[in-house]
Amino acid sequence: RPRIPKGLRLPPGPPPKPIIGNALDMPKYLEWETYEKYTKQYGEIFHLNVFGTHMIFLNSRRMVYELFERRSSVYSDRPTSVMVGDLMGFGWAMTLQRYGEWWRRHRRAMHNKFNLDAVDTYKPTQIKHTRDLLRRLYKTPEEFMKHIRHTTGAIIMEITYGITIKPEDDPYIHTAEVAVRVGGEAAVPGRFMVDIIPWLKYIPEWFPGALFRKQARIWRKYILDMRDVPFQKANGTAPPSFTSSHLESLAANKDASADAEEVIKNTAAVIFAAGTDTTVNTLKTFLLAMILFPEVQKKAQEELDSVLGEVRLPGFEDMKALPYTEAVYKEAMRWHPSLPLGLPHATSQDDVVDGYFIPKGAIVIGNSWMLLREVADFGANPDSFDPARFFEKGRRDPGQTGAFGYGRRICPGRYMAENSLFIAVASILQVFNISPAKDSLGNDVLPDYEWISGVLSPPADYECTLKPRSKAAEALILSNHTEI
Ligand code: HEM
Repeated sequence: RPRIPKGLRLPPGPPPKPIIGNALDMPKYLEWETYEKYTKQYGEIFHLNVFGTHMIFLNSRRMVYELFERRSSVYSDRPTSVMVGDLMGFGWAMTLQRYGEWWRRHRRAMHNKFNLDAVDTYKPTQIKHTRDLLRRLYKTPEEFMKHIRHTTGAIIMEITYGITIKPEDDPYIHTAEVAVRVGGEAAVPGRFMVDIIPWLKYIPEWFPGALFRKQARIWRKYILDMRDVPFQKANGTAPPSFTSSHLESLAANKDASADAEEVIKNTAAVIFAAGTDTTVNTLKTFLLAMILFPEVQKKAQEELDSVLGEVRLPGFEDMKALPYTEAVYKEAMRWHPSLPLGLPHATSQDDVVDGYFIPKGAIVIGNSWMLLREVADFGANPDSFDPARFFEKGRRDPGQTGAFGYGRRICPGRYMAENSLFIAVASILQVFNISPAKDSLGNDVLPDYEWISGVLSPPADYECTLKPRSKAAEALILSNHTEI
């Protein structure tokens, strides 16, 4: 039970708060589950005071709707991060930008090329790389995660910069992956004192205890290179892309502001930063679910066979005829969302909700994991991976219930992301049987799976067996000859 320190109150305003705890009440592992326990105890909104920072948790669809959607002009800021933003140089990333005109310009650049209609342009690229994925999975199935990661990165780099990446040790990907990894690690709340005591950023690097300054300098290079190096390439001879198309419009616009190119450069780089791990993790969750719930796999394959026969691989035009297969990827997003607590929002002014005072600068978090397990919205047995739940009346779409976040900050890459998920899930299921790894005697070894804790929560690594479903499936995999 969280401790409730006596006498601790939020700053002035209408009094009481439901629960008040502090940093010691912040769980380190599977945070969303502990916050669910707090919710049972304290209700749909509660509050922790973490070294003077107010963290507000929203735990019902009513609450996230009321604050993130209806009062979105107040609840769309981001918490500031001295270490990741200022010192490490990740301030260029839209995900971290404060709510305001600068952020809005990035958001517009993104929306322009990633809205529901615009993402159709990317479908041929998604198809091409997904078919290449099938061949890679056929050749070295045990390296399935490496292949999924490569394909996801290849799609993004081609769409964004017109760049073809190498399957092994691509220098751009290496830089970008290091940048994203260290950014994620450094963003864990409480990891660096400088985020709690901001003036520490002024102490020099040689000062005893200022190791974080040196660390930030080393990491900063990766974070800036990730943004700058591929942009220079796309700016030159690479084929048409998000970047080249924006730059062309810019060249034709005589009234463009001096920093317009920077907006394009920043937005291009955030596509990899925000779009890769999220998609890879959802596919990792999907494959795990296929091992654990073989009856779901069978049902999807029956649907795929009835629509495609064994004569062709799926395309986007088949999506309508494949409702169960579509429901499989949606269920992967619901069963364990890639970001169980989304990304934190922050308030840009004081507010009062249900009589509770929420100060300006408070960090506000929606517990998406809980929302996606709500029986009224998704049906019974939330632990069970059951795509059929979406065919019952009154069921919601996970993408509009927290899996992609909330309000004005909702994931701007969601339409393209859903297309990537659909085509990967449909293509893999059509030609492969996914089963547990085998021991030396050939017996199935079910993965003893667990979820990684943190902002991003993929399943921990596991092994699986991928085998072509038939001779015809093998032929389909190999029918696609273009080497990428
Ligand atoms: C399955 C894949 C994906 C998932 C689950 C996902 C999820 C999310 C979530 C939860 C947020 C936080 C929203 C909020 O603050 O309320 C977000 C933000 C964002 N996502 Fe995605 N995302 C995915 C793929 C992508 C892709 C492919 C792109 C790029 C094409 C992308 C670009 C972004 C950006 C730029 C933001 C920051 C938005 C802002 O701060 O205004 N995401 N995403």
